[in-house]
Amino acid sequence: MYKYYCLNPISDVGLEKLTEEYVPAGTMEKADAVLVRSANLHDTEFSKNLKVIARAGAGVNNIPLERCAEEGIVVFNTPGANANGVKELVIAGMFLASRDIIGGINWVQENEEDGNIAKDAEKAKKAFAGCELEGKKLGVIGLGAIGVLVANAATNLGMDVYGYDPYVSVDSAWRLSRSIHHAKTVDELYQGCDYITIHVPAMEQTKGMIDKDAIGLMKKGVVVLNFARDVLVDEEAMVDALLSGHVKHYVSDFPTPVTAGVKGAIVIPHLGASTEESEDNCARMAVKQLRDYLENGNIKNSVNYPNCDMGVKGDNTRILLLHRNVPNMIGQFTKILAKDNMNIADLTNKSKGKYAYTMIDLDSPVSDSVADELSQVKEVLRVRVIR
Ligand SMILES: NC(=O)c1ccc[n+]([C@@H]2O[C@H](COP(=O)([O-])OP(=O)(O)OC[C@H]3O[C@@H](n4cnc5c(N)ncnc54)[C@H](O)[C@@H]3O)[C@@H](O)[C@H]2O)c1
Ligand SMILES: O=C(O)[C@H](O)COP(=O)(O)O
Repeated sequence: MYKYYCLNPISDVGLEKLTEEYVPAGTMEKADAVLVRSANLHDTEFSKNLKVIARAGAGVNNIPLERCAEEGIVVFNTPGANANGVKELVIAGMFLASRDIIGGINWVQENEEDGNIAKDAEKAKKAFAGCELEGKKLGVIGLGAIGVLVANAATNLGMDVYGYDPYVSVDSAWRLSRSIHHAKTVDELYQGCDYITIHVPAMEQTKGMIDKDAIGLMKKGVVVLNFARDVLVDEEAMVDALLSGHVKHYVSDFPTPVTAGVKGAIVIPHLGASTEESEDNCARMAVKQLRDYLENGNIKNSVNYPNCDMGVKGDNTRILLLHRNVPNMIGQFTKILAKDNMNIADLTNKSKGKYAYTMIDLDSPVSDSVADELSQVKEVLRVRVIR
Protein backbone atom coordinates (compact mmCIF):
# COMPACT_ATOMS: atom_id res chain seq x y z
CA MET A 1 0.00 0.00 0.00
CA TYR A 2 1.34 3.46 -0.92
CA LYS A 3 0.24 6.77 0.56
CA TYR A 4 0.10 9.93 -1.54
CA TYR A 5 -0.48 13.58 -0.76
CA CYS A 6 -1.43 16.40 -3.16
CA LEU A 7 -0.02 19.82 -2.28
CA ASN A 8 -1.97 21.49 -5.10
CA PRO A 9 -5.12 20.45 -6.93
CA ILE A 10 -4.13 17.70 -9.38
CA SER A 11 -6.45 16.68 -12.22
CA ASP A 12 -8.65 13.65 -11.54
CA VAL A 13 -7.65 12.30 -14.94
CA GLY A 14 -4.25 11.58 -13.37
CA LEU A 15 -5.38 10.63 -9.87
CA GLU A 16 -7.80 8.09 -11.35
CA LYS A 17 -4.76 6.19 -12.61
CA LEU A 18 -3.76 5.42 -9.02
CA THR A 19 -4.91 1.87 -8.28
CA GLU A 20 -6.43 0.55 -5.03
CA GLU A 21 -2.79 0.14 -3.89
CA TYR A 22 -2.78 3.92 -3.35
CA VAL A 23 -4.56 5.80 -0.56
CA PRO A 24 -4.56 9.48 0.40
CA ALA A 25 -2.03 10.06 3.20
CA GLY A 26 -4.07 12.57 5.20
CA THR A 27 -0.89 14.46 6.12
CA MET A 28 2.28 15.02 4.16
CA GLU A 29 4.48 13.36 6.84
CA LYS A 30 2.84 10.00 6.18
CA ALA A 31 3.15 10.16 2.39
CA ASP A 32 5.38 7.97 0.22
CA ALA A 33 4.62 10.25 -2.71
CA VAL A 34 3.81 13.93 -3.04
CA LEU A 35 2.16 15.50 -6.08
CA VAL A 36 2.71 19.21 -6.50
CA ARG A 37 2.33 22.07 -8.96
CA SER A 38 3.73 25.46 -7.89
CA ALA A 39 3.62 25.12 -4.08
CA ASN A 40 6.95 26.25 -2.63
CA LEU A 41 8.77 23.39 -0.88
CA HIS A 42 12.01 25.18 -0.07
CA ASP A 43 11.15 25.59 3.60
CA THR A 44 9.37 22.25 3.97
CA GLU A 45 10.98 19.46 5.97
CA PHE A 46 10.50 16.03 4.44
CA SER A 47 9.77 12.94 6.49
CA LYS A 48 11.75 9.71 6.07
CA ASN A 49 8.65 8.15 4.47
CA LEU A 50 8.80 10.42 1.44
CA LYS A 51 10.30 8.65 -1.57
CA VAL A 52 9.13 10.67 -4.52
CA ILE A 53 7.90 14.14 -5.48
CA ALA A 54 6.07 14.42 -8.79
CA ARG A 55 5.81 17.95 -10.15
CA ALA A 56 2.80 18.06 -12.48
CA GLY A 57 4.38 20.71 -14.68
CA ALA A 58 7.71 21.88 -16.04
CA GLY A 59 9.36 24.38 -13.68
CA VAL A 60 11.01 22.87 -10.59
CA ASN A 61 12.41 26.04 -9.02
CA ASN A 62 9.83 25.57 -6.21
CA ILE A 63 11.54 22.33 -5.11
CA PRO A 64 14.91 21.96 -3.30
CA LEU A 65 16.32 19.45 -5.78
CA GLU A 66 19.71 18.91 -4.17
CA ARG A 67 18.30 18.52 -0.66
CA CYS A 68 15.82 15.99 -2.04
CA ALA A 69 18.65 14.08 -3.75
CA GLU A 70 20.62 14.05 -0.46
CA GLU A 71 17.56 12.65 1.33
CA GLY A 72 17.05 9.99 -1.34
CA ILE A 73 13.87 11.58 -2.69
CA VAL A 74 13.47 11.33 -6.45
CA VAL A 75 11.89 14.42 -8.06
CA PHE A 76 10.10 14.13 -11.39
CA ASN A 77 8.60 16.75 -13.68
CA THR A 78 6.46 16.34 -16.79
CA PRO A 79 8.46 17.78 -19.69
CA GLY A 80 6.37 19.11 -22.55
CA ALA A 81 3.02 18.11 -21.00
CA ASN A 82 1.79 21.70 -20.71
CA ALA A 83 3.82 23.23 -23.57
CA ASN A 84 0.91 23.69 -25.94
CA GLY A 85 -1.15 25.50 -23.30
CA VAL A 86 1.70 27.94 -22.70
CA LYS A 87 2.37 28.39 -26.42
CA GLU A 88 -1.24 29.41 -27.03
CA LEU A 89 -1.14 32.00 -24.23
CA VAL A 90 2.17 33.41 -25.47
CA ILE A 91 0.63 33.93 -28.91
CA ALA A 92 -2.38 35.55 -27.20
CA GLY A 93 0.09 37.74 -25.27
CA MET A 94 1.63 38.91 -28.54
CA PHE A 95 -1.81 39.84 -29.88
CA LEU A 96 -2.70 41.67 -26.66
CA ALA A 97 0.54 43.65 -26.93
CA SER A 98 0.02 44.50 -30.62
CA ARG A 99 -3.63 45.54 -30.66
CA ASP A 100 -5.20 47.35 -27.72
CA ILE A 101 -7.80 44.63 -27.28
CA ILE A 102 -7.89 45.14 -23.50
CA GLY A 103 -8.35 48.94 -23.83
CA GLY A 104 -11.09 48.41 -26.43
CA ILE A 105 -13.01 45.89 -24.32
CA ASN A 106 -12.72 48.18 -21.28
CA TRP A 107 -14.11 51.07 -23.38
CA VAL A 108 -17.15 48.99 -24.35
CA GLN A 109 -17.76 48.02 -20.71
CA GLU A 110 -17.40 51.63 -19.56
CA ASN A 111 -19.94 52.71 -22.20
CA GLU A 112 -22.47 49.93 -21.71
CA GLU A 113 -25.26 52.41 -20.93
CA ASP A 114 -24.63 54.43 -24.11
CA GLY A 115 -27.60 53.96 -26.45
CA ASN A 116 -25.40 55.25 -29.30
CA ILE A 117 -22.57 52.85 -28.55
CA ALA A 118 -22.38 51.44 -32.08
CA LYS A 119 -21.87 54.89 -33.62
CA ASP A 120 -19.62 56.16 -30.83
CA ALA A 121 -17.42 53.07 -31.13
CA GLU A 122 -16.54 54.04 -34.68
CA LYS A 123 -15.20 57.36 -33.38
CA ALA A 124 -13.51 55.88 -30.30
CA LYS A 125 -11.77 52.94 -32.01
CA LYS A 126 -8.80 54.89 -33.33
CA ALA A 127 -7.52 55.10 -29.75
CA PHE A 128 -7.18 51.30 -29.68
CA ALA A 129 -5.60 50.70 -33.10
CA GLY A 130 -2.44 48.60 -33.28
CA CYS A 131 -0.14 46.71 -35.60
CA GLU A 132 0.02 43.23 -37.09
CA LEU A 133 2.43 40.44 -36.20
CA GLU A 134 3.11 39.42 -39.80
CA GLY A 135 6.56 40.52 -40.93
CA LYS A 136 7.73 41.46 -37.43
CA LYS A 137 10.86 39.94 -35.92
CA LEU A 138 10.42 37.63 -32.95
CA GLY A 139 13.31 36.46 -30.78
CA VAL A 140 12.83 33.24 -28.78
CA ILE A 141 15.26 32.63 -25.92
CA GLY A 142 15.25 28.94 -24.98
CA LEU A 143 14.22 26.39 -27.59
CA GLY A 144 12.84 23.63 -25.38
CA ALA A 145 9.32 22.20 -25.32
CA ILE A 146 7.63 25.63 -25.22
CA GLY A 147 10.14 27.75 -27.15
CA VAL A 148 10.02 25.45 -30.18
CA LEU A 149 6.20 25.51 -30.29
CA VAL A 150 6.13 29.31 -29.96
CA ALA A 151 8.79 29.74 -32.66
CA ASN A 152 6.98 27.44 -35.09
CA ALA A 153 3.56 28.99 -34.44
CA ALA A 154 4.95 32.50 -34.91
CA THR A 155 6.53 31.43 -38.20
CA ASN A 156 3.11 30.24 -39.31
CA LEU A 157 1.74 33.70 -38.46
CA GLY A 158 4.25 35.20 -40.88
CA MET A 159 6.75 36.42 -38.29
CA ASP A 160 10.48 36.38 -38.94
CA VAL A 161 11.73 34.23 -36.05
CA TYR A 162 15.18 34.12 -34.41
CA GLY A 163 16.01 31.45 -31.85
CA TYR A 164 18.75 31.42 -29.21
CA ASP A 165 19.61 28.34 -27.15
CA PRO A 166 23.24 27.29 -26.70
CA TYR A 167 22.14 24.01 -25.09
CA VAL A 168 19.38 23.04 -27.52
CA SER A 169 18.62 19.29 -27.49
CA VAL A 170 18.70 17.16 -30.62
CA ASP A 171 14.96 16.48 -30.21
CA SER A 172 14.15 20.19 -30.09
CA ALA A 173 16.41 20.92 -33.05
CA TRP A 174 14.50 18.31 -35.08
CA ARG A 175 11.15 19.84 -34.15
CA LEU A 176 12.18 23.40 -35.02
CA SER A 177 10.91 24.80 -38.34
CA ARG A 178 13.74 25.22 -40.84
CA SER A 179 12.78 28.81 -41.48
CA ILE A 180 13.85 29.87 -37.96
CA HIS A 181 17.12 31.80 -37.90
CA HIS A 182 19.84 30.76 -35.51
CA ALA A 183 20.90 33.66 -33.28
CA LYS A 184 24.49 32.91 -32.25
CA THR A 185 24.40 35.34 -29.34
CA VAL A 186 21.58 36.58 -27.20
CA ASP A 187 22.73 40.17 -27.83
CA GLU A 188 22.11 39.70 -31.55
CA LEU A 189 18.55 38.69 -30.69
CA TYR A 190 18.10 41.64 -28.28
CA GLN A 191 19.33 44.13 -30.88
CA GLY A 192 17.27 42.95 -33.85
CA CYS A 193 13.86 41.86 -32.60
CA ASP A 194 10.50 43.62 -32.24
CA TYR A 195 9.18 40.95 -29.86
CA ILE A 196 11.29 38.93 -27.43
CA THR A 197 9.97 35.93 -25.52
CA ILE A 198 11.91 33.95 -22.91
CA HIS A 199 11.44 30.20 -22.25
CA VAL A 200 14.32 29.07 -20.07
CA PRO A 201 14.22 27.49 -16.59
CA ALA A 202 14.84 29.69 -13.54
CA MET A 203 18.32 28.72 -12.33
CA GLU A 204 21.25 30.62 -10.82
CA GLN A 205 22.68 31.13 -14.35
CA THR A 206 19.45 32.51 -15.82
CA LYS A 207 18.13 34.66 -12.96
CA GLY A 208 18.09 38.35 -13.93
CA MET A 209 19.11 37.44 -17.50
CA ILE A 210 16.97 40.25 -18.92
CA ASP A 211 18.53 43.09 -16.95
CA LYS A 212 19.11 46.81 -17.52
CA ASP A 213 21.98 46.14 -19.95
CA ALA A 214 19.97 43.62 -21.95
CA ILE A 215 17.02 46.00 -22.15
CA GLY A 216 19.40 48.77 -23.20
CA LEU A 217 20.38 46.71 -26.25
CA MET A 218 16.77 46.24 -27.33
CA LYS A 219 15.01 48.35 -29.97
CA LYS A 220 12.83 51.23 -28.77
CA GLY A 221 9.22 50.06 -28.68
CA VAL A 222 10.11 46.39 -28.17
CA VAL A 223 7.60 43.96 -26.60
CA VAL A 224 9.04 41.55 -24.02
CA LEU A 225 7.10 38.43 -23.06
CA ASN A 226 7.88 36.36 -19.98
CA PHE A 227 5.92 33.15 -19.52
CA ALA A 228 8.86 31.37 -17.87
CA ARG A 229 9.50 32.89 -14.40
CA ASP A 230 9.47 36.43 -12.95
CA VAL A 231 13.04 36.12 -11.60
CA LEU A 232 14.46 35.89 -15.11
CA VAL A 233 13.79 39.59 -15.57
CA ASP A 234 15.10 42.49 -13.51
CA GLU A 235 11.62 43.87 -13.03
CA GLU A 236 12.74 47.22 -11.58
CA ALA A 237 14.72 47.82 -14.77
CA MET A 238 11.75 46.66 -16.82
CA VAL A 239 9.39 49.10 -15.09
CA ASP A 240 11.86 51.95 -15.75
CA ALA A 241 11.95 50.93 -19.42
CA LEU A 242 8.13 50.82 -19.59
CA LEU A 243 7.83 54.26 -18.01
CA SER A 244 10.43 55.75 -20.35
CA GLY A 245 8.72 54.15 -23.37
CA HIS A 246 11.79 52.12 -24.34
CA VAL A 247 9.76 48.92 -23.85
CA LYS A 248 6.22 49.19 -25.24
CA HIS A 249 4.77 46.25 -23.33
CA TYR A 250 6.00 43.70 -20.81
CA VAL A 251 3.70 40.70 -20.98
CA SER A 252 4.22 38.52 -17.94
CA ASP A 253 2.48 35.44 -16.56
CA PHE A 254 3.75 36.26 -13.05
CA PRO A 255 2.12 39.06 -11.05
CA THR A 256 4.52 40.76 -8.62
CA PRO A 257 4.13 43.96 -6.59
CA VAL A 258 6.72 45.54 -8.93
CA THR A 259 4.84 45.07 -12.20
CA ALA A 260 1.17 44.78 -11.18
CA GLY A 261 -0.73 47.86 -12.35
CA VAL A 262 2.22 49.47 -14.14
CA LYS A 263 1.29 51.22 -17.39
CA GLY A 264 2.42 49.05 -20.29
CA ALA A 265 2.67 45.89 -18.20
CA ILE A 266 0.17 43.23 -19.26
CA VAL A 267 0.20 40.85 -16.34
CA ILE A 268 -1.65 37.53 -16.28
CA PRO A 269 -2.16 35.48 -13.07
CA HIS A 270 0.03 32.48 -14.01
CA LEU A 271 -2.45 30.95 -16.45
CA GLY A 272 0.04 29.46 -18.94
CA ALA A 273 -0.63 25.84 -17.99
CA SER A 274 -4.13 26.36 -16.64
CA THR A 275 -6.04 24.58 -19.36
CA GLU A 276 -8.01 21.37 -19.00
CA GLU A 277 -5.73 19.67 -21.52
CA SER A 278 -2.44 20.73 -19.91
CA GLU A 279 -3.64 19.90 -16.41
CA ASP A 280 -4.80 16.44 -17.56
CA ASN A 281 -1.56 15.78 -19.48
CA CYS A 282 0.62 16.82 -16.56
CA ALA A 283 -1.34 14.81 -14.00
CA ARG A 284 -1.40 11.70 -16.20
CA MET A 285 2.35 11.86 -16.80
CA ALA A 286 3.19 12.67 -13.17
CA VAL A 287 1.15 9.71 -11.88
CA LYS A 288 2.60 7.34 -14.48
CA GLN A 289 6.19 8.24 -13.53
CA LEU A 290 5.46 8.15 -9.80
CA ARG A 291 3.87 4.68 -10.06
CA ASP A 292 6.67 3.28 -12.18
CA TYR A 293 9.17 4.46 -9.57
CA LEU A 294 7.27 3.20 -6.52
CA GLU A 295 6.23 -0.13 -8.05
CA ASN A 296 9.20 -0.97 -10.29
CA GLY A 297 11.94 1.43 -9.20
CA ASN A 298 12.22 2.79 -12.75
CA ILE A 299 13.17 6.45 -13.13
CA LYS A 300 12.01 8.49 -16.12
CA ASN A 301 12.12 12.29 -16.32
CA SER A 302 13.72 12.85 -12.96
CA VAL A 303 15.38 16.21 -12.44
CA ASN A 304 17.72 15.08 -9.65
CA TYR A 305 18.48 11.41 -10.37
CA PRO A 306 19.44 9.63 -13.60
CA ASN A 307 16.95 7.88 -15.83
CA CYS A 308 17.17 4.14 -15.23
CA ASP A 309 14.85 1.35 -16.34
CA MET A 310 14.85 -2.40 -15.71
CA GLY A 311 11.27 -2.94 -16.88
CA VAL A 312 8.37 -4.24 -14.84
CA LYS A 313 9.41 -6.00 -11.64
CA GLY A 314 8.80 -9.74 -11.89
CA ASP A 315 9.18 -12.45 -9.25
CA ASN A 316 12.69 -11.35 -8.32
CA THR A 317 13.42 -9.16 -5.32
CA ARG A 318 14.44 -5.73 -6.55
CA ILE A 319 16.89 -3.61 -4.55
CA LEU A 320 17.14 0.10 -5.34
CA LEU A 321 20.11 2.10 -4.14
CA LEU A 322 20.23 5.89 -4.33
CA HIS A 323 23.77 7.06 -3.75
CA ARG A 324 26.42 9.61 -4.53
CA ASN A 325 28.28 9.21 -7.79
CA VAL A 326 31.65 7.99 -6.44
CA PRO A 327 33.89 5.01 -7.34
CA ASN A 328 33.54 1.48 -5.98
CA MET A 329 29.88 1.60 -4.97
CA ILE A 330 28.84 -1.44 -7.02
CA GLY A 331 31.82 -3.42 -5.69
CA GLN A 332 30.67 -2.78 -2.13
CA PHE A 333 27.04 -3.70 -2.92
CA THR A 334 27.93 -6.97 -4.63
CA LYS A 335 30.34 -7.89 -1.82
CA ILE A 336 27.53 -7.59 0.75
CA LEU A 337 25.17 -9.63 -1.41
CA ALA A 338 27.84 -12.27 -2.13
CA LYS A 339 28.42 -12.78 1.61
CA ASP A 340 24.84 -13.99 1.88
CA ASN A 341 25.27 -16.09 -1.23
CA MET A 342 22.70 -14.11 -3.18
CA ASN A 343 22.60 -14.45 -6.93
CA ILE A 344 22.26 -11.27 -8.96
CA ALA A 345 19.89 -11.79 -11.89
CA ASP A 346 20.28 -8.29 -13.31
CA LEU A 347 22.00 -5.05 -12.38
CA THR A 348 21.92 -1.52 -13.83
CA ASN A 349 23.79 1.55 -12.65
CA LYS A 350 23.36 5.08 -13.98
CA SER A 351 24.67 8.44 -12.88
CA LYS A 352 23.71 12.07 -13.31
CA GLY A 353 26.07 14.72 -11.94
CA LYS A 354 26.71 14.14 -8.25
CA TYR A 355 24.16 11.34 -7.89
CA ALA A 356 23.81 7.75 -9.06
CA TYR A 357 21.27 4.97 -8.97
CA THR A 358 21.74 1.23 -8.89
CA MET A 359 18.97 -1.32 -9.50
CA ILE A 360 19.61 -4.96 -8.64
CA ASP A 361 17.32 -7.93 -9.27
CA LEU A 362 18.04 -10.90 -7.01
CA ASP A 363 16.96 -14.51 -7.45
CA SER A 364 16.25 -14.87 -3.73
CA PRO A 365 14.47 -12.80 -1.08
CA VAL A 366 16.54 -10.26 0.78
CA SER A 367 16.54 -9.97 4.58
CA ASP A 368 16.13 -6.69 6.44
CA SER A 369 19.65 -7.08 7.84
CA VAL A 370 21.15 -7.15 4.33
CA ALA A 371 19.12 -4.08 3.38
CA ASP A 372 20.39 -2.41 6.59
CA GLU A 373 23.97 -3.29 5.77
CA LEU A 374 23.58 -1.82 2.27
CA SER A 375 22.18 1.40 3.73
CA GLN A 376 25.26 1.67 6.02
CA VAL A 377 27.62 1.86 3.01
CA LYS A 378 29.21 5.32 2.96
CA GLU A 379 27.68 7.58 0.27
CA VAL A 380 24.44 5.56 0.13
CA LEU A 381 21.51 7.93 0.57
CA ARG A 382 18.61 5.50 0.58
CA VAL A 383 17.90 1.81 0.02
CA ARG A 384 14.54 0.50 -1.09
CA VAL A 385 13.57 -3.13 -1.46
CA ILE A 386 10.60 -4.11 -3.60
CA ARG A 387 9.68 -7.67 -2.61
N1 LIG B 1 3.68 30.04 -17.45
C1 LIG B 1 3.51 28.77 -17.23
O1 LIG B 1 2.46 28.34 -16.80
C2 LIG B 1 4.63 27.82 -17.54
C3 LIG B 1 4.32 26.51 -17.94
C4 LIG B 1 5.37 25.65 -18.23
C5 LIG B 1 6.68 26.06 -18.06
N2 LIG B 1 6.92 27.31 -17.63
C6 LIG B 1 8.30 27.79 -17.46
O2 LIG B 1 8.93 27.73 -18.72
C7 LIG B 1 10.21 27.13 -18.59
C8 LIG B 1 10.53 26.41 -19.88
O3 LIG B 1 9.64 25.34 -20.05
P1 LIG B 1 9.90 24.22 -21.15
O4 LIG B 1 8.85 23.20 -20.95
O5 LIG B 1 10.09 24.81 -22.49
O6 LIG B 1 11.30 23.65 -20.62
P2 LIG B 1 12.42 22.88 -21.43
O7 LIG B 1 13.33 22.29 -20.42
O8 LIG B 1 11.82 21.97 -22.44
O9 LIG B 1 13.21 24.03 -22.23
C9 LIG B 1 14.08 24.93 -21.65
C10 LIG B 1 15.11 25.32 -22.70
O10 LIG B 1 15.89 26.41 -22.19
C11 LIG B 1 17.22 26.23 -22.67
N3 LIG B 1 18.14 27.04 -21.90
C12 LIG B 1 18.62 26.81 -20.65
N4 LIG B 1 19.44 27.81 -20.28
C13 LIG B 1 19.48 28.69 -21.31
C14 LIG B 1 20.12 29.92 -21.53
N5 LIG B 1 20.93 30.47 -20.60
N6 LIG B 1 19.93 30.57 -22.70
C15 LIG B 1 19.12 30.04 -23.66
N7 LIG B 1 18.49 28.87 -23.51
C16 LIG B 1 18.65 28.20 -22.35
C17 LIG B 1 17.45 24.72 -22.57
O11 LIG B 1 18.52 24.30 -23.41
C18 LIG B 1 16.10 24.19 -23.04
O12 LIG B 1 16.11 23.96 -24.44
C19 LIG B 1 10.06 26.20 -17.37
O13 LIG B 1 11.30 25.95 -16.75
C20 LIG B 1 9.11 26.95 -16.49
O14 LIG B 1 9.82 27.79 -15.61
C21 LIG B 1 5.94 28.20 -17.36
O1 LIG C 1 6.31 25.37 -14.71
C1 LIG C 1 5.15 25.09 -15.01
O2 LIG C 1 4.78 23.97 -15.43
C2 LIG C 1 4.14 26.18 -14.97
O3 LIG C 1 4.62 27.33 -14.40
C3 LIG C 1 2.80 25.78 -14.50
O4 LIG C 1 2.66 25.92 -13.12
P1 LIG C 1 1.27 25.44 -12.45
O5 LIG C 1 1.25 23.96 -12.56
O6 LIG C 1 1.33 25.94 -11.05
O7 LIG C 1 0.18 26.07 -13.25
